[in-house]
Amino acid sequence: MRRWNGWGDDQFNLELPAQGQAFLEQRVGSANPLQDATLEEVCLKVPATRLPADAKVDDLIDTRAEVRVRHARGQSLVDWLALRSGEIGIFPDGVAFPDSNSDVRALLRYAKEHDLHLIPYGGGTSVAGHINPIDQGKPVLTVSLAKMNRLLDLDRESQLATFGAGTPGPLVEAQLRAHGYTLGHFPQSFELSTIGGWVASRSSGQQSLRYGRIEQLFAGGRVETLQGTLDLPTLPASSAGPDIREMILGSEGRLGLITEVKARVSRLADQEAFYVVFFPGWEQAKAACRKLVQNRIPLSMLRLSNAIETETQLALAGHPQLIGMLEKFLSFRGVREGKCMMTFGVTGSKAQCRSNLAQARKVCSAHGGVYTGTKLGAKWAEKRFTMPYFREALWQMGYAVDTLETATDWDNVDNLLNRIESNLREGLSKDGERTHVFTHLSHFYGQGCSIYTTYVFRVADTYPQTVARWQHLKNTTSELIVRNRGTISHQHGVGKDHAPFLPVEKGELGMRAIRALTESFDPDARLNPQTLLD
Ligand SMILES: Cc1cc2nc3c(=O)[nH]c(=O)nc-3n(C[C@H](O)[C@H](O)[C@H](O)COP(=O)(O)OP(=O)(O)OC[C@H]3O[C@@H](n4cnc5c(N)ncnc54)[C@H](O)[C@@H]3O)c2cc1C
Repeated sequence: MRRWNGWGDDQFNLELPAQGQAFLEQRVGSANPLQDATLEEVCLKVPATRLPADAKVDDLIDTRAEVRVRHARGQSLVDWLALRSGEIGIFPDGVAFPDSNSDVRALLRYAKEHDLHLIPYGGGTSVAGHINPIDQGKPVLTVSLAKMNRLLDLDRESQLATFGAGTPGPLVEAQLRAHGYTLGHFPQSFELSTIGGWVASRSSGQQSLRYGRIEQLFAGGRVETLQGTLDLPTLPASSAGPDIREMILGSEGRLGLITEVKARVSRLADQEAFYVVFFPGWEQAKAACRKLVQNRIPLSMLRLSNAIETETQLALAGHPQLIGMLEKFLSFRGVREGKCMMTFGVTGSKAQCRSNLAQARKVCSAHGGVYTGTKLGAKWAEKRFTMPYFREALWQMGYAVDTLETATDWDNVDNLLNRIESNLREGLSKDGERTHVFTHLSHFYGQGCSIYTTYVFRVADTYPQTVARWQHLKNTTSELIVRNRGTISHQHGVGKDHAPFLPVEKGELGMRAIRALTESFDPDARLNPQTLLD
């Protein structure tokens, strides 16, 4: 069953290897875990529902305490702390589970007639406070699209697949693969996030280099709004004025409920493999990445860990003997302290893969990269969706972990990355605390790339003190990002947590235009208020 207060399946756990634990202790000190509230304790705090009875929708709505707890928070660190402490504060008054477009329309009518707030809910994997209810004195109905999880149509000729918007990653791929197709959208949250959520929050998958971000995959679909149904036709391209799809992408539940997503799919490739190359230092590694992308070498995935992330990953990998042998081999080839690990993927026909791999190896080798083959790449592929389970293991040991991400142009990557890391590293020093900080670049464009930073710190003696530590690190770094030519989010979206930082990026006129758009679909700010815009 899904964990109510953490990530993923409660039957699956990842152990932190002993040397990983020693590594963290050395970096931030040994820690004492905080005590978790139980589900029973939290359920007792859920107030009576304020939702009015209405025979037209009653069958769709579940008001039981446990269901409301399970839909009250997303997956950000501050959500995690709320769930673990049991101090959740606001709960939805009920959760609706529509099964059809007409159910969704009935729920929208219900919200309008009874003056409710309504929160569209996909997989609840938001890490920016998107789906958290707020208290504005009105009942809140969360609408989960979980039952709308089927492949509704597959047009093989145009390579377009229509899905119910609540279809989670594994069901998207399983239903397509049965016909020989793939969407190729693999965010790390793949296990739980949904195709509608990807569109609504402008998601980016690990293989965006081959398949594109969700913006490129979203061809059209259906959105139920308070003003009526919006049908987005599928067109290969169009110059017919502004694109309505672009308004829905990143709309974060403010304009309506996406009920159907028509997505551009690809035939399954004959071959796919992932490879790892180590570089002697950051400059060579970064230059190699830039060259690979700007020369349009057709890789399907590319990720570059900085020196601290490389060291951390090798320490957390377990298998000390194998890693020792690898270190010896690399040292012999002149790749020692300060080394950076690049992982890349090639996907396609046999001939394409052979040629793409050869081209990539040539670029890497010209920048001093030492190629290590597929072994570590296969390990990356095996763990690509299970890494979030480490959070649970770290939590049990008294460590909190969070991530921050942005994107910027190539000329600004080092400046921004260094500022982010220093701010996080020094952010808790006034409390005498250290933060372990490391970064990778993972989504690459000719113009620039994303920067994805992970930070680990010890929990404080109490929950409120731990929240204060997080708040300080999050707010100061978010401010620094937008003041230094970074976007407030490359892939996690805005939600409520990033909303205060959006105006710097969009400007006053831009914000006014976004507000006017939300008001034209939802003049009473009924849908997911304070998400995207506060
Ligand atoms: C461990 C972890 C790893 C992650 N890795 C990635 C990653 O690699 N790439 C990435 O892009 N993101 C990642 N995320 C963030 C998150 O998974 C994405 O933002 C994802 O797109 C959210 O999808 P969801 O279905 O869970 O949406 P939810 O969290 O349920 O909702 C997100 C927003 O979309 C709206 N929404 C959801 N469904 C609909 C709908 N049908 N109609 C209208 N509005 C809707 C909600 O109202 C909300 O505002 C990660 C999160 C976690 C916890």
